Amino acid sequence: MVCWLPLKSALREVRLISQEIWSDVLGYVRKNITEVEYHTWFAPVKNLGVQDGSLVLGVRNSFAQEWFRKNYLKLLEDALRSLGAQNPQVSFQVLPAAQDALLLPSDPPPPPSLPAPRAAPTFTENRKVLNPKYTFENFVVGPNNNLAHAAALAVAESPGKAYNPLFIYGDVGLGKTHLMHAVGHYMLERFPGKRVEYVSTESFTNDLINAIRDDKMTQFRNRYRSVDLLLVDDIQFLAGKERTQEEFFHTFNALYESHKQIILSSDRPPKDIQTLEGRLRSRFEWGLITDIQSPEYETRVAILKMNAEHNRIDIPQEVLELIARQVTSNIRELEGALMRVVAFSSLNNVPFSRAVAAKALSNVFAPQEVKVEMMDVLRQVAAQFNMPPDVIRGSGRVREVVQARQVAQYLIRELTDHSLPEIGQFFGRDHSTVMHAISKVSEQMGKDSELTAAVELLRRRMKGQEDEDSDA
Ligand SMILES: Nc1ncnc2c1ncn2[C@@H]1O[C@H](COP(=O)(O)OP(=O)(O)OP(=O)(O)O)[C@@H](O)[C@H]1O
Repeated sequence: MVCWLPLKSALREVRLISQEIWSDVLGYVRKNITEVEYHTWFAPVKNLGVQDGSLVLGVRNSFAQEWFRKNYLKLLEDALRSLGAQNPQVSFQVLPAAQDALLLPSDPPPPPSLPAPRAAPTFTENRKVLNPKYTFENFVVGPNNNLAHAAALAVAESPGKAYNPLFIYGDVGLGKTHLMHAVGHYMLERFPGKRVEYVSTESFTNDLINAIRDDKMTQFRNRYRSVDLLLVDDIQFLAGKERTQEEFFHTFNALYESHKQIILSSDRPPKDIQTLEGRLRSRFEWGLITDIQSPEYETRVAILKMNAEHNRIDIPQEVLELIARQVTSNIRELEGALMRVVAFSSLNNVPFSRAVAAKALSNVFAPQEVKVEMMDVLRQVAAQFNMPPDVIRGSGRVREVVQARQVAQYLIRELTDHSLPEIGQFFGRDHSTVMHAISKVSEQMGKDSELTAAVELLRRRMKGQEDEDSDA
């Protein structure tokens, strides 16, 4: 049994004990949900420790945060109660992208409000701070980001020579960090001995404050000035921090003069960063300034497709297209929307369809009118009758197959605007066969209770109303 009360005391204790609690919590959770749910939702969660008596869990984005609050809060509280907590509290924090990268699952979480200990950078450590997912291979190039991508690739191929510094700016969640890490991976793959340092401006500032406080400025300077590639995220946060700007100026000069590559990211171009010293601004403009815009529809679909493939999720193209139409500006949210649809369909045990996706996203985005397509109906019928779509469309004469085919034709006629000849063509048959199928199913409805229930369930599903009987 894990003791809950002393958790609020010594921070180091908190860190160790809360890891133990977290393993027990996970064990409890795992017994109470399906494996798919567990892997979809709990595997990526980071235990951030205990703060003010509350277990703080880091989740990847606001979708996950909302999902946990709505669906798993009670389960988590029960888990803590089963471990002896009298008044269990759980809160969820969205991890910043960088922290997501830094806190790999095997890392113990840093205690709250204490800086994470840092050793001198080594090759393995370099690898650790770069998110393994953020590579060039995993970056979908589109008109919105092709210049930034080409510049990053050029820099990766000729560090310190092509463009120095490379300054990438753009709105949140559009791939700036991804591109920076990709350059780091590329360099380490080709030259494993090189030193790559990725840091957010906030961490740089904190390191500086700590170095000043602990009288360790020499170590601080050695650390930042001895790297081959310095990646600094969110450089706009230098604004108004004079001492940090001063130190960064000297770091920049030292690296630049020794032809070491610097890549900076920001939410705006250097000229729009207020209270940035002129000498820094002009340095930021020495190399290449490139932006990333919001992805257009085709790029969004391609990103979703790649994501689904990586996660081995077999999801129809039309569902990806629906998601890409809903989420238009932020790729992190686009990925979150996909996760949400996957979770929704697995939790409710329904196959992917546009209606299911629209339903899953309707709490977050304005509901969309979903036009049912023939393929949607075929897939749903196939799942319901437990046979592949191709078999239904094929020439088989087995009774079950014929019945599934007739139901599919009946529902397509009812739920879409397609004409009888169009439906016939879809099934490789003529319109009189479709007419026959429709009258056959109509005749059986009400008489054959199993068939009636199946058709009604399918009809509700296609209209995105499956929660009415499954409490989605
Ligand atoms: N072109 C792309 N291809 C594939 N994935 C992408 C692409 N652009 C962004 N992503 C993904 O979107 C998510 C957000 O990207 P990233 O963290 O790099 O954004 P950012 O611009 O640095 O955001 P912030 O300003 O919030 O730090 C990541 O999971 C990243 O892998």
